[in-house]
Amino acid sequence: MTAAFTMTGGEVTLDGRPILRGVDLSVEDGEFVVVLGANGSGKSTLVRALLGLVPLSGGSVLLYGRPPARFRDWRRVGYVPQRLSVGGGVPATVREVVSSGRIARQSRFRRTSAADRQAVADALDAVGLADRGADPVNALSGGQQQRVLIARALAGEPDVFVMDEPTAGVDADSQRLLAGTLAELRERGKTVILVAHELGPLEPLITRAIVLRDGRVAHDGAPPVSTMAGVGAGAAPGHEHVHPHAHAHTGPLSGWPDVIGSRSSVGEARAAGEA
Ligand SMILES: Nc1ncnc2c1ncn2[C@@H]1O[C@H](COP(=O)(O)OP(=O)(O)OP(=O)(O)O)[C@@H](O)[C@H]1O
Repeated sequence: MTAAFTMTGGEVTLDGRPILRGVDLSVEDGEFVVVLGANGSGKSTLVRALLGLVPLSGGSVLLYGRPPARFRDWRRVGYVPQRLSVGGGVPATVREVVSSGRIARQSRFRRTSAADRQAVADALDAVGLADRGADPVNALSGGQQQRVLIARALAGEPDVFVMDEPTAGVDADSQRLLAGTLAELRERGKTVILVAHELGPLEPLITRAIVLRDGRVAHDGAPPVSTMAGVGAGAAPGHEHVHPHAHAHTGPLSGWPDVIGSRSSVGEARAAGEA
């Protein structure tokens, strides 16, 4: 089986500063991965690099076995960026932005079909914006705009979702709605990589956590201990390991120092049947 993403020795340098350093990771189809870490640790840069949106200064990245520049099947990928950037003064409506998620599925010769319209309607429904389709996106709040971006990705019906802080600024009800939608996607075998600070209702869905620290992978494996109770040990991947350069985590998530700071905690907890 081809991995959805493989990064080998990934290095990103921006303005002469190393932002990602020696990142090795592979994400298989069907995984639900959260990328954690303090502000500025490189989370957005990592997911953008996985999509070829940020060039590597070293190492390589493969998207379904191909370098992003040679990848053609973009309909398989849905990306939710951190922020909505609508070009200067273009009065795009919510429905137009969400419909743009279908573009990779449309050929030059095929007009918008009933299936396109249905996918857009379902996506708007899934994020609780069914009644806002005709509104200009820039009339929406930040959290609502975030939900528009999520709907745009959903509308494309991709195989893999890459979401950069999809819950940032999104209220509790909408987070629960999103969690329900993502749970369905997980059931259907979709792959999800999401950047988050607060997991909230998404926590039980996570099968693997990657923690960045200063652009390096400090932890890759089991999600936080509290999560493991939620998903059961069977859902946790068996390949967790703590990198030698890992230190006590000082990021925003509670419950992590034990997992990050020592090799023993996750493994022992699992061995002792606590997970
Ligand atoms: N275009 C850019 N040019 C120069 N430096 C950049 C650029 N984009 C990001 N950086 C720097 O790279 C580092 C990592 O940024 P990144 O956005 O990947 O972090 P993050 O972990 O996603 O942070 P946050 O939690 O605040 O979203 C930061 O120090 C940032 O200043």
